[in-house]
Amino acid sequence: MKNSSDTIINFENIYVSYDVKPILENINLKIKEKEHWAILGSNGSGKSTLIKLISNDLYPNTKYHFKKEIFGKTRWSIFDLKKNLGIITNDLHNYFEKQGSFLTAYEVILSGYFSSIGVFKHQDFKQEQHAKALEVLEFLEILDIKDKRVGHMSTGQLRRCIIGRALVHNPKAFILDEPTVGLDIKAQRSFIKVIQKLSQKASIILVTHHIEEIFPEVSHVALVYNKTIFKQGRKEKILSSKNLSEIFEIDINLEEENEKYYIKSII
Ligand SMILES: Nc1ncnc2c1ncn2[C@@H]1O[C@H](COP(=O)(O)OP(=O)(O)OP(=O)(O)O)[C@@H](O)[C@H]1O
Repeated sequence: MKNSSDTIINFENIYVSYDVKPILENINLKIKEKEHWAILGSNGSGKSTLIKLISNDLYPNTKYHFKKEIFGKTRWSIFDLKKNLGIITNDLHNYFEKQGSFLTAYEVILSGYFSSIGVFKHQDFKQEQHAKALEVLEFLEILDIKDKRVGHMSTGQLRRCIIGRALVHNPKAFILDEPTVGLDIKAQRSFIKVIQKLSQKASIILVTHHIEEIFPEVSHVALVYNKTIFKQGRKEKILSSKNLSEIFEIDINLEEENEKYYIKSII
């Protein structure tokens, strides 16, 4: 399905509530193709809710006049949306851990073609789909674990497989919700390197509360605070000690070196 828009996300004046409890208010967000974004916010600020809004798991409050376009379209079938937008959440990771522990890395990746948990006899995979699955394993540097079962994988290995499952469709963008949860420092570093590599193929929208995960290719940042997008724009403008102190409600001294940001001290 083609569209002429170069905009991935175009949200205007969106409000979201759980029952009557308002969670997001007046959300305005515009993300264009070829941009890479980090979405930062403290626990409970509404980041996951924002992702559910993007993935169509939640809908805007119709009491307000709003605009909600993804790749220039207001309506998507879930299957078509997933082909264009790889959405990687920890819910999916946990689901595979519980329901798909017997699957091999290769099968997890191949399952992306049918959006299923696992591969089944009735599913007919074409030769080029098998070839693509191998290409994806190689790209994500996990070809060596092709036959390893989910139950025996490390957290980082399974998470790469889940990215691979989305990558078979060559999506235009990836949304990664706190993708380094549960990884040790070395695994976190190597995982961010894979995301950096992925940013050559697709736009990345990285949701995190770890400032040091904002890799140099990230061009824009949105700060979620107080149920809304408190600030958004070019990374250099948004990432400041003042802004971060405000959203994390603690005095942060932010430093930048070689396009990498880190917290020098917290007062
Ligand atoms: N199913 C739900 N029903 C009611 N309230 C919810 C539900 N899910 C989330 N919330 C509330 O919505 C708010 C935003 O939650 P959300 O999970 O989007 O935050 P977050 O920024 O992703 O947090 P974290 O960094 O801890 O994952 C929180 O106050 C949370 O308690």
